[in-house]
Amino acid sequence: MRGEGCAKTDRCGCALRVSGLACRYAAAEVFAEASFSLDQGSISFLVGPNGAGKSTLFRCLAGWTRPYAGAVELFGEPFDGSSREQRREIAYVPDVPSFYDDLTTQEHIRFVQQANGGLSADGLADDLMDAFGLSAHRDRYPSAYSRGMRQKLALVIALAAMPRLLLLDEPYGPLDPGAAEVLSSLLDGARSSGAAVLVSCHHGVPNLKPDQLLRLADGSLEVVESDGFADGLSSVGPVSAPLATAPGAPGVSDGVCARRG
Ligand SMILES: Nc1ncnc2c1ncn2[C@@H]1O[C@H](COP(=O)(O)OP(=O)(O)OP(=O)(O)O)[C@@H](O)[C@H]1O
Repeated sequence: MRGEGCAKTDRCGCALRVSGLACRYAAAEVFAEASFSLDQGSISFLVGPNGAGKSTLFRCLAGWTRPYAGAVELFGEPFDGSSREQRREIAYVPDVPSFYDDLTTQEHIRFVQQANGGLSADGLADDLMDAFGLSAHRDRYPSAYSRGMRQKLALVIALAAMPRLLLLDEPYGPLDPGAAEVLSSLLDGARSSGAAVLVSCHHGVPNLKPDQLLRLADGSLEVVESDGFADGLSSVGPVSAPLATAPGAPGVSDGVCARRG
């Protein structure tokens, strides 16, 4: 999609604009009146205690969960998750990515690339596999991977799609320190290439300074600009330990890469 909406937004530089978003499960409200925007070529961190609604917010932004109030604009056009063209702009990695039982890693990569119409730079997935040390495991099934390896594979698939909007729910949680450094470097590169990146995190993130901090707590979302905090998470105060939850996590083509139509 490189239509009128993109052109409009290319001028204002905004990838995602969220206005008055509210979400609830049955009668239980998770958050309300959430408003913020993600600029192209920027990284935003989303923080908040367990149960604050970070994963719920991600699902709303990815179009998986319908908010009961508010609006989401993607590159200047209303977005509710129903447009295949719009979903091609987004890659979403949920906090617990899931995979098909009967596809190897290499088959997953090929399948998602084909489902996305082959939209991926030649060799990029291979480079990403190398960067995360997964190349020797490409013929194995992700179900036989460790949690960290599954996370790496989900990131490879998402990044290989070169999305303009990258939504990563707790990507650092299961990664070892070396892989965390690799991820920070890749996200920095995505920012330099003009992508908008939203990352939730409970702990310090190595070598990556966000442009914006979003703090979700007690049902409301607060936006802290980059000069409101010193260096990454160092000044946002204590945050609680990660809790991996993804009720009904969908398959990889839904869960890792929102480009499936
Ligand atoms: N499928 C669901 N049905 C009902 N309530 C849900 C469901 N998923 C999440 N919730 C509730 O919504 C609230 C927000 O949950 P969510 O998973 O979005 O929080 P989170 O900030 O991502 O938490 P964590 O840091 O522990 O991952 C919690 O009170 C949770 O119990």
